[in-house]
Amino acid sequence: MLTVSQVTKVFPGSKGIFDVSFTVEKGEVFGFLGPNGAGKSTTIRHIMGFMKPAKGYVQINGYDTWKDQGRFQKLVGYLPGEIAFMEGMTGKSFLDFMSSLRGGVSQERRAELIKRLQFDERTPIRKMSKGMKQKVGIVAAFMHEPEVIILDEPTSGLDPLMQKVFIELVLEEKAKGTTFLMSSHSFSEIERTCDRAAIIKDGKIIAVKNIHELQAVQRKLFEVTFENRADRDAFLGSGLTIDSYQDNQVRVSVQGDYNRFTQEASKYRIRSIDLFTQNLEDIFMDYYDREGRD
Ligand SMILES: Nc1ncnc2c1ncn2[C@@H]1O[C@H](COP(=O)(O)OP(=O)(O)OP(=O)(O)O)[C@@H](O)[C@H]1O
Repeated sequence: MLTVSQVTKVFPGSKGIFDVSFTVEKGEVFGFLGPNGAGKSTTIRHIMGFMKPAKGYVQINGYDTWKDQGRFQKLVGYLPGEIAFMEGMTGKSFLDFMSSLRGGVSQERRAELIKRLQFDERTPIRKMSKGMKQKVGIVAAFMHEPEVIILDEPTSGLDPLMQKVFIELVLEEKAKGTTFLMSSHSFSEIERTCDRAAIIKDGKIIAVKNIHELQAVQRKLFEVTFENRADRDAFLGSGLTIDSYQDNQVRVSVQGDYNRFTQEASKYRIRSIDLFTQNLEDIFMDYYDREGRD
């Protein structure tokens, strides 16, 4: 459905994207992860045909997105990282404008999306908060029921309740066979929706992974507080990977094998357990290390 092949764009200062290649199958939700400045938006602009690649190409449903501009737009819904709204528009006039570009959309679908995302489309866009503008952009990307939806950091600015509504929308569309590509800084957002994810750093794809494989390498840090020092000492000798300890508290690093941790922990009297999840940056670094070793 979507093929990105060796796309390269070099900006001054040796920044840019280099030989970016991946494919997204029909009905797949594909995550595009990377830190600030990694090249996510640049790749997405090439996918949308807004930038001419110095090398390589992008195809959506067989159309070359640079050469066949205009011919694939109806197939695609797009949420840019930052939406440029025209002066003086309300949410309604923007969505009317976007509907006309799409050749008309179902008014019921549009109204349903606005209701679920909970905003007043009559509000002038210049008076809207970042989150409200983001909601208008999401409606514009979804309302014409496109086959492919491309979203550049879709949940930035959305509160947790609206993030949940957004994830539900994605999963519903996925069930209907819609193909998604979405960029994010947030591993947790990607893991709730995506089948596979590419990780980009310094303009290069460093890994394309099944999301379950990423979850398996994601380390969890369990902070266990024991009732007494003797239990703590016995637990320290259990052979688990101890990150640190202090007083009656031990931090254990667990990667994948939760059974072993729970079996060991169940032998002692525990006052409390807190959980810290390894952040995305650390997972990236793990990948670097692993790829280096392989
Ligand atoms: N038009 C441009 N001219 C020059 N440099 C650019 C241009 N667009 C992007 N860059 C540079 O290319 C690199 C990749 O930028 P890009 O916006 O694609 O990153 P990103 O992964 O989307 O980051 P963020 O998460 O911060 O949005 C950055 O170093 C950026 O400064």
